[in-house]
Amino acid sequence: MDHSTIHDGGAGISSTVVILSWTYAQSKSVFYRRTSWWMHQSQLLSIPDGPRGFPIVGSFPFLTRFPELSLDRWARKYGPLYSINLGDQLFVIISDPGIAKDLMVSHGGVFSDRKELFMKSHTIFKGRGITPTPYNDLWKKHRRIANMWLSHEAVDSYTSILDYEATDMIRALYKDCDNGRAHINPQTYAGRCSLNNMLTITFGFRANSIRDPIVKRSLRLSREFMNLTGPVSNLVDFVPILQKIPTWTRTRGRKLHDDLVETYGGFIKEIDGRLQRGEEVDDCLAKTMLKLRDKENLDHLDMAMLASAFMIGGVETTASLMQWFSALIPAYPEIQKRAQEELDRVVGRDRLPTLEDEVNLPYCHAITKEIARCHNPFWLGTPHVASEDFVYGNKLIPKGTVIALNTWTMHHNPDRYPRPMEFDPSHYLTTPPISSSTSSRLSDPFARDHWMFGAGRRICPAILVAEREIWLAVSRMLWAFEMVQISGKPIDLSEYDGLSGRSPVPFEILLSPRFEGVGAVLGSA
Ligand code: HEM
Repeated sequence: MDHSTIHDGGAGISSTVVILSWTYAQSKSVFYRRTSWWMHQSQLLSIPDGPRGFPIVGSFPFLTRFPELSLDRWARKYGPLYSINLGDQLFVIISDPGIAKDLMVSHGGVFSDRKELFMKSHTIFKGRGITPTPYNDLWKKHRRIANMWLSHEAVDSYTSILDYEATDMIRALYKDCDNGRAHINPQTYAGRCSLNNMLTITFGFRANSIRDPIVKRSLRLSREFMNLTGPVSNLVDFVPILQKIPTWTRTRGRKLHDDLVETYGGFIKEIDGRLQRGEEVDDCLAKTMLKLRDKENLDHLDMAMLASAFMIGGVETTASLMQWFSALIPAYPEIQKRAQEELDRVVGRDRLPTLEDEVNLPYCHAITKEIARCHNPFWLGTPHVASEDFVYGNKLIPKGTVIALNTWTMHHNPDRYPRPMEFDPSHYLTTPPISSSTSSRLSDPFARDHWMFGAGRRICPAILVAEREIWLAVSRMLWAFEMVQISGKPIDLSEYDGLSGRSPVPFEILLSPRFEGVGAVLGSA
């Protein structure tokens, strides 16, 4: 037994833990490697459960700011497959692509369930919304319906929307940048771009300006979700007594559920009304669900939560990567220069880069992959659960075990990425440009681009739309602007804003059009 004090990575918070290795699983007569964390109940209950301003609300104290660094440290010490007890919940942590494939892909029938967490599943999504739904017929039905809007064919049918929103973002930046004089915070622009994509796909309308009240409201709902659900889960998920008493966290979770139903369920009701009055309604997820309502036995809550899953899963995520891009590129002028030389050579200056250009722009493509490697918004993914006992090698993974991908360690493996701690797009120049969904199906898991979208049967169903959004935004920003840091206003590349769904803390940069013709091309695009 090894008693040690583990410091939370960089947050200055420490928790005493007891580490047990190779505990004997008596009932099953097999050994499995096990690391237990013991928290004194008094320590757990002393966590402030108050309104905004308490940064640790929403997660365990030792899993606060940088839990991925703790998991990485333990992976180095205990190997690529170890386990942790949080309260009485066993977590198995996977830090190796081969094991991830063996368990989550090859044995997807066993490792595709979800834990029904009090906050995410019961309180906010009420068991619907795909992401928190257990691996059952309801999940299959909802995922099938979501796929009608996320399949390759579906995404092809609305790629013109993604194209339009990316150009619109560049136009807005061009107008506001004052030729390199205005201090620009790219976050609102990226947020509106991602939001408009999801609003159009889900409800068939968009926000014309960042001042439209829906922008503020939707971004607030997404952020509240991220903060309430934390990097893995919420304190209230593991301390049952907190589920019974009216804590501030529980109240916030219930309010968020009501707000989601009111906002996104409200849009569905409006669309329903228009359809019933025989009005023209643009194709969108809401319309599809309303048309299938009777056949698929969908109630209002099903539809409201499915729409919420798109709005929550699809806005902060892509926006966060666009923000990291805008924060990183000014800090790496040589990377910017190389990408712009490639754009000038392949695309020229008379038109914007398109989706079709991606395959001919390996360096720009590599930038998008490297951002995902270095700034995965969810380092711990969305954990899966074992739906039955499973023996892997000589280790037992009991039914009900939560399986988490330690993507930080996988994304920083020096054998796969020779300069793991550097932002270096060359990590992706050894192979031709390849999409993440194709990459996730490669037979060699060590060749996979990254693990940002998860793995197995629950892998993000929106990879295609997310990658297209990011590509269009990133390639067009690089094409249009010289992006530079503001002297005296350094960009913080190590801190995060929010508790999960990692995005950079607010920052400002200068944007200057790269050449005279930028405005004319944007005007005619
Ligand atoms: C960069 C952008 C995105 C990232 C990093 C991301 C990441 C993830 C991850 C890690 C999962 C869990 C996978 C697993 O369990 O193994 C997931 C699931 C999911 N994502 Fe995404 N996602 C992104 C964009 C989107 C978008 C744009 C949408 C909506 C259109 C979306 C909708 C969903 C849904 C509905 C699930 C639940 C799948 C299930 O449980 O079966 N995501 N995503």
